[in-house]
Amino acid sequence: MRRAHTVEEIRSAEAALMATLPEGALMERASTGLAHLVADLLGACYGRTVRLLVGSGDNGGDALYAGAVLARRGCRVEVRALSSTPHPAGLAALRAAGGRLLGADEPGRRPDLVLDAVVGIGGRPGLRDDAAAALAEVAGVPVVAVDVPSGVGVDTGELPTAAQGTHVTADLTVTFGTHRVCHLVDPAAAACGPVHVVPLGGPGGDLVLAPASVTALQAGDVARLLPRPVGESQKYDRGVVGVRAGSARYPGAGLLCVAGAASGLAGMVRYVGDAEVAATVKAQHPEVVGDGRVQAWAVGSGGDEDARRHLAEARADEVPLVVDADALRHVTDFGGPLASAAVLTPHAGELATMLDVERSAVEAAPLAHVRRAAETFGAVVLLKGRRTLVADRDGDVRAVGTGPAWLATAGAGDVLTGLVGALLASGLAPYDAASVGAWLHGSAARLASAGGPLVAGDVARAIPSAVRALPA
Ligand SMILES: NC(=O)C1=CN([C@@H]2O[C@H](COP(=O)(O)OP(=O)(O)OC[C@H]3O[C@@H](n4cnc5c(N)ncnc54)[C@H](OP(=O)(O)O)[C@@H]3O)[C@@H](O)[C@H]2O)[C@@H](O)CC1
Ligand SMILES: [K+]
Repeated sequence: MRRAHTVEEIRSAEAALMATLPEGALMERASTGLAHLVADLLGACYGRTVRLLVGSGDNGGDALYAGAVLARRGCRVEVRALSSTPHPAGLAALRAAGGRLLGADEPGRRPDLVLDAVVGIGGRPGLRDDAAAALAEVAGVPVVAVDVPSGVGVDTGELPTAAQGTHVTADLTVTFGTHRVCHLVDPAAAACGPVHVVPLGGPGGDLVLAPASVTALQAGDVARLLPRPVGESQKYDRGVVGVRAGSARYPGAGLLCVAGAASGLAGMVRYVGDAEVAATVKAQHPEVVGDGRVQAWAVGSGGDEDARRHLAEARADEVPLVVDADALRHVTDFGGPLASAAVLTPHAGELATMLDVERSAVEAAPLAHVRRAAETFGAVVLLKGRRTLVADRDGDVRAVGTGPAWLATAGAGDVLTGLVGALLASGLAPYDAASVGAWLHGSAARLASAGGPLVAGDVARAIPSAVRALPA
């Protein structure tokens, strides 16, 4: 599991570890790890120029000490200081190693790499004008963000507003000890590039962190959570998933929801809905049967005007539900909770309607909105996006970024709904079913895409391969 902690949690864990170590030991570990990664990126240090953008805090200190290591290895290291008092000990170390501070009007040499150390976890959103200008000077040069891209909301995963200013967009982010929320949550995560964590633990102790409320499943977690049949399993033990989706107007959505449900992760699939859709389901999926007892329902994809009735009928069975598309408009129609266990799967526009806010507000602050929705509707909410977020009712959130950009294709969400329904039927709790489903859906899409375009049916067909590719 990848874990992301808040600034407060990180500061408290760092303070506890720092109390057991000699002064400066943590910054030394952080900056040495940073310097080694930068040296690897540069390939060779001799003849290379690195520009440090350095603010007033310890984030700047990390870059100055790392700059000293790089200068000793032969790099030309130049500093654009954005404070009159950059970390004094770090600056002294850099100078002693041969690095130098640029004068205010001195352009410096065009660098091969920029280290963004304007602000780290002590930063407020947005860059001040001097920092924005220092960044503009080196436009086009690869940027390594120290800890976080300066200017992003570290705990919110949000970008600064226009009034707050701009932010750094990094090619790589090097952080320390644990992930920050902005590393896992869009839109800020998109500004981080790949994130590398330098361990802070070592002789003298480890960083002891609180349980994280924002996490990201890894392949090993999915393998551990996924229910697998054992020798004596019967099809009914493995769970029966029912699909109430599709309509005369949107037959394809019903078919794709069935395709996701019929990927083999539950023991049986039932379809209930429009007669013509049912006939096509029968032709395409001869293993799918009609109405009867189920352990979970997948409802709403392409349901059109039938969605409310489908949701009412599914709800009456008092089994876990996954609710999508047209049925999302009706989740509060019945008074009281929707089901003992429910997963709602909106995209940003649908979530905006459910919460009565603008779509742009959801896109700017997906973490805040998905948490609010989970609390408001008393359900697990899966907000689809480039990086899908799954929120539990208690505020825990799992981010899922396994899908390729090609996954933004019609019908992919219908497949996901069926897949989550199958996982609910197989016995997973809603938070696990939604996040494991989103992870497998993204992984299946990556396999199906192999770098090229794909359609939703390809994703459903690749789900078994995604399961086979999990570690044993
Ligand atoms: N502690 C440890 O053990 C370890 C810490 N480590 C490192 O320390 C970093 C945290 O350092 P930090 O606490 O000094 O805060 P940091 O982010 O450098 O700057 C805060 C200062 O910047 C300013 N400022 C704020 N917003 C601004 C803005 N938008 N634009 C411009 N300026 C702005 C503000 O000052 P002000 O302008 O208000 O006077 C504020 O005081 C952390 O990210 C990691 O890299 C690692 O070495 C591992 C061990
Ligand atoms: K930074």
